[in-house]
Amino acid sequence: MNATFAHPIPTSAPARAVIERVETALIDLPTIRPHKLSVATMNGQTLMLVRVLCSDGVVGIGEGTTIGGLAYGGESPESMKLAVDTYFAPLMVGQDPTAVRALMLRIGKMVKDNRFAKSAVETALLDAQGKRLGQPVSELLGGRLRSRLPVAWTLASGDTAKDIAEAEKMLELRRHRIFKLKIGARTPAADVAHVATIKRALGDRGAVRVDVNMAWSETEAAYGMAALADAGCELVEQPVATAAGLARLVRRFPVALMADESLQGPESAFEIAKNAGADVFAIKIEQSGGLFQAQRVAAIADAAGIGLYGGTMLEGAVGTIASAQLFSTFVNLQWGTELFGPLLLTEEILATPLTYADFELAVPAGPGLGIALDEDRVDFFTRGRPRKTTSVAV
Ligand SMILES: O=C(O)C[C@H]1C=CC(=O)O1
Ligand SMILES: [Mn+2]
Repeated sequence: MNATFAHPIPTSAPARAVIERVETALIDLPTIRPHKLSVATMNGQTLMLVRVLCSDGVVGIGEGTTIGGLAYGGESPESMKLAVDTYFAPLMVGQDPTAVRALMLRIGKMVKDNRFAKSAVETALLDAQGKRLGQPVSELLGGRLRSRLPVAWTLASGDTAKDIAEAEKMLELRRHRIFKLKIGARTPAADVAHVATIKRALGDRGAVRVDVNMAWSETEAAYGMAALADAGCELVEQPVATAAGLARLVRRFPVALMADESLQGPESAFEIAKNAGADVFAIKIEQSGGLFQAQRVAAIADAAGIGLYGGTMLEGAVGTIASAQLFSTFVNLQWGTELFGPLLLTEEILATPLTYADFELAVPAGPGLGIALDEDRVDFFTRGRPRKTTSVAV
């Protein structure tokens, strides 16, 4: 009897995809108003975009972004671009883009720090792999548990009346009802008065939280947290610089304490959790060193009974949606997210804008990140690119 095969055995295996090229660009975009933090005032944002071009025709995109140049941390958009061009790209070209974890491990062996640049590159690899498999990035990370995420808005105009008007507008638009106030640039007493005035104006219609961005001494924080609790503020983010300081402040006042800058990946998360040093973690893909590392930070928080908040580095649409894809898979997201970065920018760089409605962001459902860049607009805002102008005949 002749053996028959239902599936013919291919004579040659399909060619293995390899990474052909890694491209980077800096995109400079204005903000809708000055965004005042204790560490910097932002009038614009620079997105470092990474494109990973693969031999199977798939292109993945990722983003590295920070706040105020070098004011927030050790990486700037320019340093991320240099790191990717000079050090990451040679480690990636010729490698298998489908083995995302293995490739990130390879990069990790040769690049010690550079968590933000790693996040950008990992995002691009996951976007590419999702596109290749026809799956959203959330599915590569275990599968989404929610398709919409609550989104807070940051009030940071530096002016109490303007902040109240802005909050009222957001409530009316049904875009945000959780407000994070940036404080720490003025005296603690002036800041507390600012927060109390805003909370009084909003009442139960809006939740009020603050981010001090490490500006207070422990003595100031002790005064500030007590007074903020009295004013109806529900959460204080990173009032002091050190994790030890946070641990000495936590649970002394009837207001939740959130770690942000102190969280720099799983090891720091473990240290804080071990000391019961925060009530909430602001999880950020860039601060964590990528989506996989942020997943591990979230697991540590869950195991330690620490609440989760989906944080932002004020990324544009690419970094925001990479974060959203990850946060959609979290079992716990008790404090919602602040994924409003694209709304702080005057310019749309996506072919189809994101959907913010009913106080939530819709997590795109298409393959990869589920978004497409408007390449002409990205090109227009790319640093160093000659601007194409259209002249109109009159
Ligand atoms: O949390 C930070 O420190 C960074 C950031 C997030 C929202 C915002 O306005 O600034
Ligand atoms: Mn913060």
